[in-house]
Amino acid sequence: MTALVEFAGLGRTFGSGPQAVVAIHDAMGAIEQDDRIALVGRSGSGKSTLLWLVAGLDTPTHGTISWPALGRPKGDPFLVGTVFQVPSLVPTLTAVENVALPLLLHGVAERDAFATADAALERIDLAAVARQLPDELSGGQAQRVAVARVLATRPRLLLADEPTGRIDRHAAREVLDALRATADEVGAGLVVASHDPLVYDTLPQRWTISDGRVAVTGALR
Ligand SMILES: Nc1ncnc2c1ncn2[C@@H]1O[C@H](COP(=O)(O)OP(=O)(O)OP(=O)(O)O)[C@@H](O)[C@H]1O
Repeated sequence: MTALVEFAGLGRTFGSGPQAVVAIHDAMGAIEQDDRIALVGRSGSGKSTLLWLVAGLDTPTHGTISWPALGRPKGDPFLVGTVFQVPSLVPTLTAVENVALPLLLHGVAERDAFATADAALERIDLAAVARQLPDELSGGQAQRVAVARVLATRPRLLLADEPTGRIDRHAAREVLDALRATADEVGAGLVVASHDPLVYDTLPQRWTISDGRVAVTGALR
């Protein structure tokens, strides 16, 4: 299977001189389509930095990273889908408009974009709130709308950064189930960065990160 992402000797240092912070140190790894990885580490251990590098949104200061199956993913939501701790929905748009937005911005015809957005919301059990504004949604619902927005673009790789950080346990489980179902449905690799035990209890593989050093510690599939 062609890897989605491969990296070796990967490093990211912020700043220089005595103030330099080595956020990622000499990391090696690969992510494939059927990977379901919990990226586990304390606050400040380097999880977000690694995700940004893997997404192609940041440039390493050392080593190499490539996307053999993706070309150059930089910011392309059809290649790499992202879900963050805060769902970052446009407050003046309804749930379905938020989900349709990346499609519309990338030239999908309005009718098709809304049909796809409605189907994605339905798939994640959110059809009932499709016409509501973000303010009218619970935290868990808003986060699942962000997952539906990813589902609608059918990316090859799905990256989530602390997606359960601000919601209760029940909602967290629903969000994780939605992320996993989305990855399964579109055939995407999945990496969820978190220090929430629910995340690493739910996903079969584990990468541990400590002071910027990444180790594969969980079961391999
Ligand atoms: N833009 C930046 N400039 C300077 N230092 C940074 C920058 N981004 C991250 N860092 C530093 O790099 C290290 C790793 O940060 P990172 O955000 O990747 O950790 P994290 O594990 O995602 O933490 P959290 O769980 O709190 O989000 C930290 O020491 C952080 O202060």
